[in-house]
Amino acid sequence: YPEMLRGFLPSWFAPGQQNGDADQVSGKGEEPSSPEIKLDEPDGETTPKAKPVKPSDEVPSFILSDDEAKKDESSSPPSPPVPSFPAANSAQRASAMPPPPRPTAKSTSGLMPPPPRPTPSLRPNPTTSLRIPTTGPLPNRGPPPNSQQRVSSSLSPNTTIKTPSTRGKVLLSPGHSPMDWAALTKTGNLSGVSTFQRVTPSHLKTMTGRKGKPAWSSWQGKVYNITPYLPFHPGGEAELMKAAGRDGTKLFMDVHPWVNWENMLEACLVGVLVPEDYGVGAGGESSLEDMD
Ligand code: HEM
Repeated sequence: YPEMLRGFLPSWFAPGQQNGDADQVSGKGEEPSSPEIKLDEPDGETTPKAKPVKPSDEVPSFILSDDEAKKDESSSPPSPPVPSFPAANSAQRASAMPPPPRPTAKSTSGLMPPPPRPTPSLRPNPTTSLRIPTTGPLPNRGPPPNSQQRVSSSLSPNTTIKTPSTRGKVLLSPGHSPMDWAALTKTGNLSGVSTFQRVTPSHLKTMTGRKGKPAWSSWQGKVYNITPYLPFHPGGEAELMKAAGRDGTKLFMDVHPWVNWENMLEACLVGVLVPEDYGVGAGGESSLEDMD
């Protein structure tokens, strides 16, 4: 302090003790108001950095806390009295010992409690993923006995039960699977006629599957007897009956153009579709053999 200020300071005030700690810790004397530097070297160097003797003696102060001790070591120049790393009272050195109770108490009191353990009810139920549920309706069982569907249902046991399939498939009665149909078609002629027929549109219209007549349907100029296939049709008899007595090409193609009609109903081929006036002079509708 300048001389003029010294008079204002109390008599017990020693200039070297006021900022002594700060200067000693930094060791660089960056504080411009350090009284020690100015008093000790009034005419000397302008840079007080060349006074490391006293600070270096007092740097290894072991009364500092852990963090302060580390900071102190890193900032001070290497000197023999610097304690070895880690400090004797540092947490790293103490890590070899059993953990002190203080951090444990802190962690339990300051942090959120751990999430509750998952209860058995929260576990994914294997029956809901891939397995067929052991309860509830199975595809072949229909609705449960006390279900509203069963109560309100007026279907008789012999009626085809429609499933809520988005594709409109129905449950086929036993013995009417696609495999059963394939086996049946190999047994022989399912057309219901002994010879190939020339079928006029008016004749086709009468073959509706009602009033004791078989159901015929035409596909790309050929006429098929679809009656034997009705219980085998995955889309249901009612759907297939829409094509009875008429050309079923459009209906068929709208639903499943990938299905091979010709292959599946080959054994049901009745004949070919002919114009209405075909063979009028020869006596109208007749079998192909009659035309020869
Ligand atoms: C007469 C020749 C027909 C044959 C051979 C036939 C055959 C089939 C076959 C094999 C399936 C199962 C398809 C699959 O699993 O992918 C099926 C399903 C179905 N068929 Fe037909 N069908 C015929 C005519 C029709 C007609 C005329 C209709 C409609 C008027 C129709 C409506 C359906 C429906 C709604 C399904 C269930 C949905 C679907 O499988 O895409 N079928 N049919």
